Amino acid sequence: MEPTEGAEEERLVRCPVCLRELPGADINPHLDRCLQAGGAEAEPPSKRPRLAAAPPGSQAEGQPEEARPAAGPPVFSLFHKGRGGGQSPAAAGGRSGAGRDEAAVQPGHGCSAALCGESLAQKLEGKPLAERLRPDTLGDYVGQERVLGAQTLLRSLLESHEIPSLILWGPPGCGKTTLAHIIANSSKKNGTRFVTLSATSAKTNDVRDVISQAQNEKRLFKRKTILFIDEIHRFNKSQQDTFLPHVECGTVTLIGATTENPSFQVNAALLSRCRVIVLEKLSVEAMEAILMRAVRSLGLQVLGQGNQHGTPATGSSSKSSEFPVYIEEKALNTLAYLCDGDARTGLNGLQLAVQARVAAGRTTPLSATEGGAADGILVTEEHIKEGLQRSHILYDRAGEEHYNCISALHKSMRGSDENASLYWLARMLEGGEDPLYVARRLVRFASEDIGLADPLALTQAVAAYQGCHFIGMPECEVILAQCVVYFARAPKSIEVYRAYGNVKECLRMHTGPLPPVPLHLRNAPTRLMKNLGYGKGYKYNPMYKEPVEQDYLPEELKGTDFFKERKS
Ligand SMILES: Nc1ncnc2c1ncn2[C@@H]1O[C@H](COP(=O)(O)OP(=O)(O)OP(=O)(O)O)[C@@H](O)[C@H]1O
Repeated sequence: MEPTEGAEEERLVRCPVCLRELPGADINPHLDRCLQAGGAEAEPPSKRPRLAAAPPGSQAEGQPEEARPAAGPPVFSLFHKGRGGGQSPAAAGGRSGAGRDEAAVQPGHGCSAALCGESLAQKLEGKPLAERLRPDTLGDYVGQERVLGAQTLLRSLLESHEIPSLILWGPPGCGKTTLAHIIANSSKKNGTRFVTLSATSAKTNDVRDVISQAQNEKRLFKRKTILFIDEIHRFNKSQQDTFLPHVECGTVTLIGATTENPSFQVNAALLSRCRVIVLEKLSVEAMEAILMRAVRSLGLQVLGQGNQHGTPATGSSSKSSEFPVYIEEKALNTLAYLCDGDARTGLNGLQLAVQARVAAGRTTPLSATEGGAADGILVTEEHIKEGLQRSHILYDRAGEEHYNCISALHKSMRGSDENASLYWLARMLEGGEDPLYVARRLVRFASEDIGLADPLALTQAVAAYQGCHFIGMPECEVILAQCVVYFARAPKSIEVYRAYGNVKECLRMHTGPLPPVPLHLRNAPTRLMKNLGYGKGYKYNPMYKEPVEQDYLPEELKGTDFFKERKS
């Protein structure tokens, strides 16, 4: 018997995209919505927004109800714009590819802040500036010419929407997530889905869900899926293995971002199926261009060296701002230099400095504020430096400050000063230091300074390293803090470290051929070796009840005590 129309509508049907079961009557509209949502509608994860409080939802990991599988994995998509329903740059009359220095700025999500006529205070609140200014198109993507310049293979692949599986490797804030965001925007044009997983929070099941959706999309709608995995090095081997065959057979195109050397952190098999793109830290010039774009979007006016206060060098003032806000050109140059190629640090530093000056201008009569004048607010180089220091980001990860701080941490632990140890640790981590670098130094400290006074210290350090590797910043900071305090409080012994140094010294000072291994200590696996006297006279200690008299050092070093020797 034919089912009645009503019965057909009541029957539960499984959505091939999100795998939810719905009444037959609802499936078609649901499927449309599900496909439009591309599995989700959130934005790329905002990274370490240490300066401005991230607004609710900026760390968007949810999915719209429609597209969420029952388990609710932390999956989100770059396929759709932010929740504000902002226009794409193209729709808003966006820039040409060459227009990196144009005055009209389109923040990454929605219309240009300047064009929207927001006040400066509004522009500074909420989402961190770095997130608002995340470029949507290659035209706004600054620097990285070596891999993305005209004529490069990657550029032509991206322009022809031929996206290969990629691993984007580069230091923090150099534009890995941004490049993925741009690829997401461009792949939207040819109907490709773009799904993001964060390796810090996604589980193996989440990967499986994404793969199963991708298989359905491919089978039913011939639709491709690009899977972006941020911080891919945090996925363990079995998680990486989960998507390996699917990358291989083309169910998903993988884009992984990592700050760690992929040769060590990404499965060799997976790596061999991906193109590794090495992004460099942004040059000072590139940083200046990014900062200038931010200055324009905020409607600040730049004061050149020779300018009088009140004569803008570039930029257009924010129409609805209460006071014109000026920034010294020198301040921008200094910021571009100090942020060490990390655009997020630079943009957040600018945001904080301007925010602080505007707040001071609101509460204090302008003529009385330092750097303020009757006709506006001035942001100077000093304010920028203050801003960087206040947010603990004045820290040159590659330069002297990096070595100074790690040395201060090492010495504080050695001196058993737990407060100083914690302080130097926090200075580094808040400055953006790689937690694994600190963890590696702790492993070294465990043996060099604590040694056999507390052999558990080494276990603690290795566990801390692994813990940091598993969960990353910011959650891993407390792991390092625990380890650092343990080490500061631990008894210290350099006995082994010193003795080993003495042995190395002895080897270095030796002249002539090194003494042979005594025959009785040699292994004798063959008859010939036995005949040559190998192993002859060796006393196997477990066979003796009493202490065994036997020499283990070469003849000429007989009686040497490296533990008593002192290095000169
Ligand atoms: N090449 C670039 N051109 C323009 N803006 C950039 C560029 N790189 C980074 N930015 C800006 O810096 C912000 C942070 O960059 P992004 O999130 O891409 O860094 P990342 O390399 O993924 O860093 P991390 O490893 O810390 O996640 C972006 O939101 C964007 O505003």
